[in-house]
Amino acid sequence: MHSKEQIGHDEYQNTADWLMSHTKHRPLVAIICGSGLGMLADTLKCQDSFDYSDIPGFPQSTVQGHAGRLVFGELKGKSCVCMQGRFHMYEGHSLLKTTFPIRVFKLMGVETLIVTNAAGSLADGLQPGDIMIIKDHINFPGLVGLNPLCGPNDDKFGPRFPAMSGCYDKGLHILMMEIAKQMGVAGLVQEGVYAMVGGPNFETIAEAKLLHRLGVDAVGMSTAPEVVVATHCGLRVFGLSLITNKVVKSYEDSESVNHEGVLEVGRLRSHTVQQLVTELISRMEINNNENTNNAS
Ligand SMILES: O=P(O)(O)O[C@H]1O[C@H](CO)[C@@H](O)[C@H]1O
Ligand SMILES: Nc1nc2[nH]cnc2c(=O)[nH]1
Repeated sequence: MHSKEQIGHDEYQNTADWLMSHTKHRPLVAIICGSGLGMLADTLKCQDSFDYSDIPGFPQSTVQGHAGRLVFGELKGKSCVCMQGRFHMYEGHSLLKTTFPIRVFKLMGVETLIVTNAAGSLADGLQPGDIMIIKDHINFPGLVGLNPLCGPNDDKFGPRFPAMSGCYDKGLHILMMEIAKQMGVAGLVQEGVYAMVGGPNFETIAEAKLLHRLGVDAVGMSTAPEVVVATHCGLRVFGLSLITNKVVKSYEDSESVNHEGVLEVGRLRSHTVQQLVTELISRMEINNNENTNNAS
């Protein structure tokens, strides 16, 4: 039986209060940077940044390519908060810990979550360097009960049985397609289904064949728990996978994937991902009422 850690509402609130008393930014948009995509945060203007180790209650990043820094700032005049480094189940964090920042963001007034990740492609049409708009996910750990929402429900965040059928916002999906066309990179951008597996090992060939037969387009070891928790507490979600490698699905194929290769493709494409995300934030409709959340 999976042991269940609980995190009280006060613990999320304490972290939100601490952050709001240490920055003047009041972000409406939060961005999670995937492996090798940390430089998304570098273009934020008027930055306030905090090492995770200095933020009360925050878990620590342990994975190469995840700096472990929370960066507040403005993108095209819109206040954002960016996680340079996410938490993964395979690091040994409970799922509730991996998703801790999402509820903190909610309490700070964030309305939209943008998740990015590095993922391996199973679809024949998705090549390394391509960018996949996540239209849906398969949460494999979730299907067997490894879900951050297991345990007593915190009704202040959301309902016991949240719907997940519309968890990726269609409007932002369409807007991103338009932006990709206008930026002349439509050929790089496709849509597909992301599957989360537990990791940390990459797939066996038999597992890759299984995922392919199930209709998975891209596979990774993150994102789904974040999206589940974000949807539970009413955040609008948009997700992008950067395809960093083809998942090996033939016994004849002598190639194999490694994390350095994943990070390298991240570095090569991070500028394009950053431009797409910046344009999305610039053009997305957000609540016109200024975020007046204050630490009190
Ligand atoms: O999902 P992100 O954090 O982008 O990272 C992906 O890349 C790592 C493997 O190279 C795994 O952590 C996988 O989940
Ligand atoms: N599980 C998994 N995660 C990844 N992250 C980046 N590439 C991959 C991959 O091929 N498989």
